[in-house]
Amino acid sequence: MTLVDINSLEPLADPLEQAKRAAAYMAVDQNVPKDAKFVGIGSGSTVVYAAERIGQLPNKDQFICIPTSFQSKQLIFDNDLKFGTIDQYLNVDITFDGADEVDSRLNCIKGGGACLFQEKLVASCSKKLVIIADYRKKSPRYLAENWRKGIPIEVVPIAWIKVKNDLINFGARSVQLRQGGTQKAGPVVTDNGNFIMDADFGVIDGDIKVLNDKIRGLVGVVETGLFVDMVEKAYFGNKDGSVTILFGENVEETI
Ligand SMILES: O=C(CO)[C@H](O)[C@H](O)COP(=O)(O)O
Repeated sequence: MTLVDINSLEPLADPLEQAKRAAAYMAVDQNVPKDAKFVGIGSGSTVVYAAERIGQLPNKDQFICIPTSFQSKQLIFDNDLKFGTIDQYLNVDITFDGADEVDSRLNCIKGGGACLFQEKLVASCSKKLVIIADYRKKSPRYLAENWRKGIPIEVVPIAWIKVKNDLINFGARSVQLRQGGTQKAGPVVTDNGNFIMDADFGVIDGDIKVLNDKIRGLVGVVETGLFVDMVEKAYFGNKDGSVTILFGENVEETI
């Protein structure tokens, strides 16, 4: 079975979906190692296309896919991929994941879909983390320039008020306990049984590592959605069908 050329695919009706698919397909085509044994599958709407493309790879039965959420476990099953978990396989060759914003140094904010803990766990066990996203996620420079909902933080439920106070003492302008919306009365509960707090620190133009370490050090915090120095490259699908690949600080190429 050979892989269908990206350029010969039927365009999608929605240009945003088209941009996500272009980024995801190109990232998969260019990055899955020929001898891959373990591939991490991130979460979110862009990763749907990555799982789809991975499911089309001629060598897909050669590697095991590791999920980062309930959603991505289903994507692995839906695309007829081999399944394993991070507590079975600790050495992941490569992980593909989405992001809410990526800065010019490849740091990112994740957790818009509340899956940040398992995403960071799998990323931390991966030789390479490749981000796939549409053009809205590419920051002009600093994190939180585009993503204005705050830094997602996973918190043990009983500690949420204590963590909220701590974050405000650290300078957060606002801290929200993420709500389930019309489909769920009360807060979002993560795949790990925790809450998500969204803390707005404004544009992150200071030392992102220091901020991340401070938040992570709080009793009650499980993990943050700040991914610092973890990403190898990022693919952004553009409105015109092209894809911009960010390789390092302000080093990029558009194909
Ligand atoms: O971090 C995430 C989930 O926790 C997602 O990867 C992030 O929110 C991007 O999602 P999408 O591809 O739908 O824009």
